[in-house]
Amino acid sequence: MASSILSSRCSLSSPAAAVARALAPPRMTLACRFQSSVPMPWGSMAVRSVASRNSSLSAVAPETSAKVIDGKLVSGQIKNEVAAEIARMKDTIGIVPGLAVILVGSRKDSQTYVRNKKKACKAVGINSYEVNLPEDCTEEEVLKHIAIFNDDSSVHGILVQLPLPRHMKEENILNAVSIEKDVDGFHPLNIGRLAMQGRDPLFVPCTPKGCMELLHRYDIEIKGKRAVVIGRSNIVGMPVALLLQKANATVSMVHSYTKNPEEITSQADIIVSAAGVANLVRGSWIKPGAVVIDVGINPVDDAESPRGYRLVGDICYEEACEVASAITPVPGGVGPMTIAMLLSNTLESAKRIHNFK
Ligand SMILES: Nc1nc(=O)c2c([nH]1)NC[C@@H]1CN(c3ccc(C(=O)N[C@@H](CCC(=O)O)C(=O)O)cc3)C=[N+]21
Repeated sequence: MASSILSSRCSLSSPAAAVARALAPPRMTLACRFQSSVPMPWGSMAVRSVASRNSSLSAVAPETSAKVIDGKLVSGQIKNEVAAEIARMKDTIGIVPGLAVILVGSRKDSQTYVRNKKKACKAVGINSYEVNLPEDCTEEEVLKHIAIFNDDSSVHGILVQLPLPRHMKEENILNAVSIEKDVDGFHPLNIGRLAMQGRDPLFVPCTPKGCMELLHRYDIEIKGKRAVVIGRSNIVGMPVALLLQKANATVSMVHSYTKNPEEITSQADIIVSAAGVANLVRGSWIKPGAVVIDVGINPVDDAESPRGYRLVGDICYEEACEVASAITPVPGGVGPMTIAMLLSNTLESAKRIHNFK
């Protein structure tokens, strides 16, 4: 009975989940249900998120449940730290950091992200500037606004919300942002430095930095561990792999052409998934005791939710909870960290520009 609840929770999502299901071996659900004696470094602190649903099983196999890595909580702590530094800078040198956001077009999700970023800026004392351009505006128009912000000394960070309309060349736009103000860390010079030994970028991209910050703040060792990154995008997969490697993990990347991704993923001590496929990673893909960071934010239809949809990650959360030692939820995991890192990068930029220690 309980196992049907479990598997149906992870199947509810999208056509993509059906693909993931097809990839997963049929015994998977049962196998992960009866996973026993998973090492639990956090012992009794572990949040027993599946305990109530599965209590009837405890006589059969010892209960295991991953610790929830609370991105919402950690992002709140970081915001407090950033706010305190901003207040100190303002009191000492009279400078208030400024973040400029350029939004092109009217995608609902992008508008929501930009609204949330503005709200977060306000909460920590960053001045925010926003430019909204129509979907059909020219690349030159966007470049003009970037140039204005590059020259504006009250702006310490510039973010061009992605994705851009298809008629624009993302590369041209990202190249135009001054690397000193590239708080997204998407300028090729910043990415290039991230990829090189002994060089440091001025900014590390926010989502990858947020993943690393969660690992650090939860005392998860990275050095010498096997890490698997699922997805190889410029904004998450690739930079997070570089950061893990910089932190001395042995990193593999799994992508759409990888043969038998489950076999590779199930060897990892740390899994970071940024594939954008709901419930792609099933319990059987996860080594017992692994740490799982879920970067996916996939909307799936849900008539019971006020918005008509809800967000799920790339990881089949209920299954993963029974195998992993720690896991980030969606929502409330990496998402809030992305915004916290953007605020932190903007503060860092203002400090660097004004040589404030
Ligand atoms: N130039 C640029 N920089 C970005 O950093 C950037 C971007 N473009 N384009 C889109 C992606 C996506 N992204 C997110 C930020 C916050 C949440 C977030 O806070 N999510 C909440 C849930 C939000 C909700 O419920 O709608 C959570 O996971 O708990 C998610 C995703 C930044 N991005």
